[in-house]
Amino acid sequence: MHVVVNAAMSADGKLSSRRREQIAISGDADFDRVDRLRADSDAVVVGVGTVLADDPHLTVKDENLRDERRTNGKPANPARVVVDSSARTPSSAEVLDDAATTYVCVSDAAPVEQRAALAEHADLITAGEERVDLLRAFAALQEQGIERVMVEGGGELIFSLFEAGLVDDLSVFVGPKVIGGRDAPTLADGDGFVENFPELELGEVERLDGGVLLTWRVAD
Ligand SMILES: NC(=O)C1=CN([C@@H]2O[C@H](COP(=O)(O)OP(=O)(O)OC[C@H]3O[C@@H](n4cnc5c(N)ncnc54)[C@H](O)[C@@H]3O)[C@@H](O)[C@H]2O)C=CC1
Ligand SMILES: Nc1nc(O)c(N)c(N[C@@H]2O[C@H](COP(=O)(O)O)[C@@H](O)[C@H]2O)n1
Repeated sequence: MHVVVNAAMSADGKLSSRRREQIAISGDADFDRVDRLRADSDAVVVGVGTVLADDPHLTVKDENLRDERRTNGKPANPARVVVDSSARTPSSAEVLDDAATTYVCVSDAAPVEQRAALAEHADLITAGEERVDLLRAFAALQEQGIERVMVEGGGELIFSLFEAGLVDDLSVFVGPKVIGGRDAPTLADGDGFVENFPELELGEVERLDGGVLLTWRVAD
């Protein structure tokens, strides 16, 4: 399995504002790049915090890219995956529509009724006691034939994926905005590292949309 984390952050490292509302940090060129990355993936992964904040659809927007996938014998859209320990994803969430297969990864602690409601719209993967065990959940996804994984956020999930050693590549668009705020989400939130910091090797540096796209590889 190959896991790439992709996100857009402000010049001061924020994914959104303290209100946790979706903010367009990327411009058109970066959104096109993200669409291509989605089209090249078997699954697009987000945390439930992102579903509750943004209600994303996580589909491929460009019809030509969807056609290209079909021509290659793939479904029009990659699978969607929500990491959601307590099964809080609302039944009305955009990711639960029929545009793509959706997996919701829950823990043993998720209430039975909420799991049952979600199971009507999504394939459930149960891994972990209180919190989703990401190693087990990603292994279960791989058993479903998912090899190329794109993670779109948010900061809590991205930190946990680094902590679990699951990230291979990181691409970050740094946009020409300052958002600020000590409580605004950053690229990697969670508890943070105090030692054994994941080390990155710089790949590409590209000017884009008045900002810069940075591509990193996680060192072994
Ligand atoms: N600018 C960008 O590229 C993006 C920005 N965002 C922003 O990020 C914010 C949402 O991010 P967060 O609040 O950090 O939520 P998140 O999307 O990272 O989800 C975190 C939640 O996932 C669940 N979870 C289950 N197992 C977990 C595990 N092992 N590790 C971590 N989480 C686990 C927990 O309920 C946790 O609260 C929103 O403001 C959204 O707009 C989100 C995606 C991309
Ligand atoms: N790449 C990127 N740039 C930004 O400026 C963003 N705000 C985000 N947010 C992510 O995109 C998702 C929206 O997906 P849909 O358009 O609904 O398919 C959102 O949930 C974030 O994951 N990304």
